[in-house]
Amino acid sequence: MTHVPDRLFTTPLAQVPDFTFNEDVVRVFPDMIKRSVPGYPTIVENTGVLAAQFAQANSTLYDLGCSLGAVTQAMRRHVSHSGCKVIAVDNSAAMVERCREHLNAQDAMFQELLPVTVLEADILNLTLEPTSLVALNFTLQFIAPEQRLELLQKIRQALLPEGALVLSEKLRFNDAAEHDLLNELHLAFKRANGYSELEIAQKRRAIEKVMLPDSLEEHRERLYSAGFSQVVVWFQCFNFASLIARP
Ligand SMILES: C[S@@+](CC[C@H](N)C(=O)[O-])C[C@H]1O[C@@H](n2cnc3c(N)ncnc32)[C@H](O)[C@@H]1O
Ligand SMILES: O=C(O)C(=O)C[C@]1(C(=O)O)C=C[C@@H](O)C=C1
Repeated sequence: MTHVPDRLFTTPLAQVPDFTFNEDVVRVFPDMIKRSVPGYPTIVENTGVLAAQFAQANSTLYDLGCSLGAVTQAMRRHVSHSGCKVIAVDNSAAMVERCREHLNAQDAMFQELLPVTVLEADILNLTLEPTSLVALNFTLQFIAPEQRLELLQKIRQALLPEGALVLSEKLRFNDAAEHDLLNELHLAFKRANGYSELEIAQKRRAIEKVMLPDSLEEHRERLYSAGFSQVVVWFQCFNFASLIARP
C-alpha cells in the first residue's frame, strides 16, 4: 500500500466543502489521521492489547467506523482466542473497498488471523451480535449528537458481562482556559507534522459542522446513562482521549 501525503487543503479554496469520507480523503487517510490525531498509533496498537484483554472465546469483536481497518488489523495482531471473529463496519463505500484490500494484504502476510467481515452499513441501523469488545475509534464524534446515547445503549446491551467498549474521541473542555491551551497544543502538533496555517484553517472549516466533540464529563454521563458501570480514561494526549467503558 503506497503512502500518499495529505495535501487536500494546501491551496486556497473559494468555498471549503463540508468534510466527508470520500475517495479523495480515503487516498490520503493514513497520512492525514497520523498527522492530525496526537497519539493515534499508540491508541490503535493498544486497542489491540485491550481487545486481547477483554476478548472471550467464541465471541464477536466490532470495529465500528472502521475506515481502512487500522483497529481491526491491531485486533488481529493481538487476539488469538479460539472461535473469535471481527466485524468491521463503515458507511463510506470508498473506505470499505480500500479496507477490504488492506485486510486481504494482512491475510496474505500472516497466518491464523481472526476471520473478519467488512460491512458497508450505517452503524445506527446495525443489529449487534453478542460481543466481547466494541471499538469506536474516532467515530462517535461524527454521529449526530441526538443519536449518540441510543447507539451507546445498543452497544451496552450487546456487550457480554466481562466485555468492554473502547471509545476514542477528540475532546472539548468546559473550562475555557483548559480548552484553549489543549487546542493550541493540538495546533502545534499539526504544525510540527508539516501542516501550514492555511491547511489547518481550511480543515477546521471543513470539519466544524460535521465533527462535534463532547467533553469528558458529557462522555462519562452519557456512558453511565447508557448502562455502563465503569468508565476509565486509559490514554490522553492534548485534546484527544480514549476511554474504556465496562458493563
Ligand atoms: C475518523 S474515521 C475513524 C478512524 C478509524 N476508526 C481508525 O482507527 O483509523 C470515522 C469513520 O466513521 C465512519 N462513519 C461515520 N458515521 C458512520 C455511520 N453512521 N456508520 C458507519 N460508519 C460511519 C466514517 O465513514 C469514517 O470512516
Ligand atoms: O481535529 C482535527 O483537526 C482532526 O483532523 C481530527 C480528525 C479526527 O479526529 O478524526 C478529523 C478528521 C480526520 O478523519 C482526521 C482527524
